Amino acid sequence: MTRITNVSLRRILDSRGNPTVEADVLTESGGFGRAAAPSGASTGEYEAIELPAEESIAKARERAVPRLEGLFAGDQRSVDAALRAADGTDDFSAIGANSAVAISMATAKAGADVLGAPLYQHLGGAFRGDNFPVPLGNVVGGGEHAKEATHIQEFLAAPVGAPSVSEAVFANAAVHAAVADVLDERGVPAAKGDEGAWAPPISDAEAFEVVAEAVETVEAEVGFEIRFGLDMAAAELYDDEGDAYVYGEETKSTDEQIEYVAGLVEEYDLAYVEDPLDENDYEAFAELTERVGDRTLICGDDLFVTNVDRLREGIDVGAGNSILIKPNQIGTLSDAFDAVELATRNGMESVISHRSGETEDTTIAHLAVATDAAYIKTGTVGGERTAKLNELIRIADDAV
Ligand SMILES: C=C(OP(=O)(O)O)C(=O)O
Ligand SMILES: [Mg+2]
Repeated sequence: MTRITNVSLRRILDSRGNPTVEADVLTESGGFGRAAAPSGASTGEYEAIELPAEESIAKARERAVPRLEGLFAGDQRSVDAALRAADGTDDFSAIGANSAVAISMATAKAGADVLGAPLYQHLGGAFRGDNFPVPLGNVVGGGEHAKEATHIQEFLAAPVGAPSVSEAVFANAAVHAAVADVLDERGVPAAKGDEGAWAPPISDAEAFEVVAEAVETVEAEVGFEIRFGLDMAAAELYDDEGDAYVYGEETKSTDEQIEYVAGLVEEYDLAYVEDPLDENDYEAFAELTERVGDRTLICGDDLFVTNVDRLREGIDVGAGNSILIKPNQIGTLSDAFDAVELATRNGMESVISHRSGETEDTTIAHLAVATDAAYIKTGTVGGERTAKLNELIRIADDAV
């Protein structure tokens, strides 16, 4: 039988050294799944609520666990519906989206284990596993992920011409190494930010030069096209009261921000721009999408927060042409799947994403393959990032 017999929750460390929630799900037939919640630093205003790990675990033990025992582990929708019912709020503020997502993902793994199938096949069906997402690799970063570094949160290598996912993953690692060389030549010291990207104390303008040079060098070495992209995390730059985007001493009005980003897309042939505008400004997103959406992806992260209602609003006005998918932003895998499906039906690309605080959990690698996502954003180096990248390589090699 595949019925859930036991759900246990514990506090473990995430990559920042903060406590997070890990869930184990056991079934009657011995099926087992384990998953852990990640955690954001540049979180969107409309995300599901993460509670302190201890509190989330206590509330979930009391309210959710008793409802889950006896459900079929393979029936993901029922389990996720039970989590929502146990919580009783729209944003998981009663049990915490951290416990909810850990249980949701652990259940999916237990369901796959019972079937004897890889997780991506349990989630996506028998015909998945041939297409792989392009990994977006964070190579230079700042913002909320590293103080005294760039204002733009992430500069992302995008090996769009890689013949295989393995070559793409190694290309991003090579760009990361090439960035270190370019910084070294310029005499710029650089520590690493939360996601393992270099966090140099340089201007955004210099970071563009550094990343462009590193990408060009690696492109010549590997012989396939590598472009790059950005996560501007502009909600973090936007000052509501001043109605302006703040870059240190400089500010930009919304019109100037649109002009600036459109110019960057043109100048650097950017493949991808995430959150170029504030999370409440659908209109500005729509204007930018209208201007450059035919040649780059304009992706909503804090704008959509993996939420179908917010995505629907965006679709109605033409805000963005892609969505970032972070299961913990919404709380369950079912909700994350619904967001991908709504995006796909409306001609938008999905980008499956890690958080800046991560664990060794590899669920998002399987989710990307299961949903046939165009891209995955999961860092470049560092154990909690390579866990996902190496899992993609294993999936491609039929070794999971
Ligand atoms: C991964 C990101 O950062 P965080 O997890 O801090 O929200 C992001 O903004 O896309
Ligand atoms: Mg983002």
